[in-house]
Amino acid sequence: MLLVSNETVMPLHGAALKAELALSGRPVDSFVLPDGEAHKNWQSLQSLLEFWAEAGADRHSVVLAFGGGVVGDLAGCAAALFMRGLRFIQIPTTLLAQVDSSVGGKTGINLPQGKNLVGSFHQPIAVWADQGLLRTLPEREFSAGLAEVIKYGPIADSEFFSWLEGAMPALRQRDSETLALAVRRSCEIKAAVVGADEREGGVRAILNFGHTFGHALEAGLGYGRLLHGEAVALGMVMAAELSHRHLGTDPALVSRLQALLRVAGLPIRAPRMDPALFMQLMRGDKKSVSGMVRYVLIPAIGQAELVAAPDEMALACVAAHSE
Ligand SMILES: NC(=O)c1ccc[n+]([C@@H]2O[C@H](COP(=O)([O-])OP(=O)(O)OC[C@H]3O[C@@H](n4cnc5c(N)ncnc54)[C@H](O)[C@@H]3O)[C@@H](O)[C@H]2O)c1
Ligand SMILES: O=C(O)C(=O)C[C@@H](O)[C@H](O)[C@H](O)COP(=O)(O)O
Ligand SMILES: [Zn+2]
Repeated sequence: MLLVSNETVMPLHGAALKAELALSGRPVDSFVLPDGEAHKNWQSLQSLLEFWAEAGADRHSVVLAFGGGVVGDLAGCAAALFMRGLRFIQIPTTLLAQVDSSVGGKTGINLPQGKNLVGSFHQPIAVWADQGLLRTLPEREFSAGLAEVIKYGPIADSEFFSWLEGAMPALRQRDSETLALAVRRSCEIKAAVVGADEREGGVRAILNFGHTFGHALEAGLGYGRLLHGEAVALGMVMAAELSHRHLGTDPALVSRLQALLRVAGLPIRAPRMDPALFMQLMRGDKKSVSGMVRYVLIPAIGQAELVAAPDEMALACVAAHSE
C-alpha cells in the first residue's frame, strides 16, 4: 500500500491509521509531503512518482490519500499517472475534502498560470470519511470547508440553504449530528451531479460556482495566501452579484449569501487585485471557450447555469466586493 500524507496530518493521525493498516498484514510505504497549496505542483508530483518507482510499486499497489484536498488531488493525480493508473482510496481529513474534493474523481496540480490546469479524472475506488478526524482541524480550515458546503445550496437545494442558515452556529461548534447531516447532504448533491456528468461535459460545471473568480484570486494573490474555501466564498459573492446584474436575480441572493458566509467565519471582501491580471486568469479557466469566460450564475436559489457575461460587468462585480 502506498500511503500519501503531509507533515501536519501524519504526526496527528498517522499512527492510528498505520495501526489499522497493520491488521491487513500488507506492507505500507509512506510518502510525506510538505504542507500547503504551494506544494500542489510539478516538483511534488515528480518526487512522489520517483519515490514509488524506487519503492518497487507495481500495478497491484493501492494508493491511500490521507489528508486534505491538496494531498487528495496530488496523490490522485500521481495514481492516475503511475504505470498508467493505480487504484486509489481517499481518506479525507479536512471538512472541505470530506464534502467535496474526495468525491468525484477530479485530481490535479496547479500551474503558476492557473489552478488545477494539469490533471485527470480518476475515480477513487473508495472514500473513507471519518468525522472524528476533524477534531484537530484549525478553526480557519473548518470555515474554509463550510464554503463548499454552502455552495451546494445556491446551485442545487434551496431547502438545504435555508437549513444551513439555521444550523450554522451548531455546525461551527462541530456538533456531531449537525455535521453528519451537512456532510451527508453535500456528498449526496455532489454524487448526483457527478453521476449525471462525470467528465464535465455539461451539468457538472455547476460545482464550479464561485470558482471562476475564486481560482483567479488564488493564483493571482499567490497560492496559499487565501485558502481555497475562502477564495470560493469571495468568488460566490462576486458570482451572486453578477447573477443579479446580468440575469436580474433577486438581490436577496447576495445579502443572504454574505450573511451566511459571515456567520460561517468566512471573508466577504476580497483583497484588491489588478483587474487586467484578474481577467487574464479568468480567461484561462477550464470553462472558457475561445477566450470567452463562462460563469456559473444563479437565476434563483437552487438553480444554476453556465453563462457568458461582459468582462466590464464581471470586473465591476469584483470591484464591488473588493477592499
Ligand atoms: N478534486 C476536487 O474535486 C476538489 C474539490 C475542492 C477542492 N479541491 C482542492 O482541494 C484543495 C483544498 O483542500 P483543503 O481545504 O482540504 O486544504 P489542505 O489540503 O491544504 O488542508 C488544509 C490544512 O489542514 C491541515 N489538515 C488536514 N487535515 C487535518 C486534520 N485532521 N487536523 C489538523 N489539520 C489538518 C493540512 O495540513 C492543511 O494545513 C485545493 O487545492 C483545491 O483546489 C479539489
Ligand atoms: O468537482 C467539481 O467538479 C468541482 O468543480 C469542485 C470544486 O469545488 C473543486 O474546487 C474543483 O477542483 C474545481 O475544478 P476545476 O475543474 O475548476 O479545477
Ligand atoms: Zn472548490
